[in-house]
Amino acid sequence: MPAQLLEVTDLSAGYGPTRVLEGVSFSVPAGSRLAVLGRNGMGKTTLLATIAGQTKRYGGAIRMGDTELTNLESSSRARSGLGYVPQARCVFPSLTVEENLFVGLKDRDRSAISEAYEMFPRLAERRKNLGSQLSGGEQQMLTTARSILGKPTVLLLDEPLEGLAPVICEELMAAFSKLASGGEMTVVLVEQRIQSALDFADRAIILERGRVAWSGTPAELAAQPEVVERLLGIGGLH
Ligand SMILES: Nc1ncnc2c1ncn2[C@@H]1O[C@H](COP(=O)(O)OP(=O)(O)OP(=O)(O)O)[C@@H](O)[C@H]1O
Repeated sequence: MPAQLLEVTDLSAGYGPTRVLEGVSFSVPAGSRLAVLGRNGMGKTTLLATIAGQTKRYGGAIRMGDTELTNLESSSRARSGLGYVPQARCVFPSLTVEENLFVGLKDRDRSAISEAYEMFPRLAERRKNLGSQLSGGEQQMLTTARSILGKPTVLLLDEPLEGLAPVICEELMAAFSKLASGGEMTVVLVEQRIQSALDFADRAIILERGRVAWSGTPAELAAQPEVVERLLGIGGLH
């Protein structure tokens, strides 16, 4: 399946009575990469969780290609081709790396596991290790690889670099870029490491208190240091 367009229209959502997102609209063309930026607590995780169907939606619509996701359960969204790698790394600690990967295969043949090892050779080296024996970076690779084995056409990544050493971040970002460059996947990346996210993305949106406060290309953002300072709280980009 080729990558699909992701379109979010006037989305409002939150948790129980707490509204977090208000009137969020953006679209990510098929095969492109969007960075979602913003200071802590501005609604980035809530946005991805809402697209994945895991929060309370008050209004608005979410469409992936020709599929209207808005009223689907999260499991149906996943079956429709939506991959979601949440912030918490979900590794089964008592299963080996390979067994963890089997979980991601859905109805694909076991030989497809080689795709995960190709993308993350480190996982091949650790294939017999238990999930509990992996480093943070290896856990992130495993969680991501498991999601990718399901062949998502739209992939949501929530802070994959959190807590990882710079060298592992580079390795992961290179793997994400490789994945996205094949044109088989549309990627939405939430990341606090702003420069890494902008190096990866074609476009970015910045959330402020649950609304889209800015959108544009990484080059446009780099040319607006006052926006960077006001919405991201850093002195500038390089
Ligand atoms: N389960 C929840 N129940 C109620 N409120 C929540 C819940 N999760 C998050 N919130 C609130 O929603 C708001 C947005 O949080 P969210 O995690 O989406 O922000 P974020 O931009 O991803 O932040 P960070 O960069 O710190 O991860 C915050 O005010 C947070 O306190």
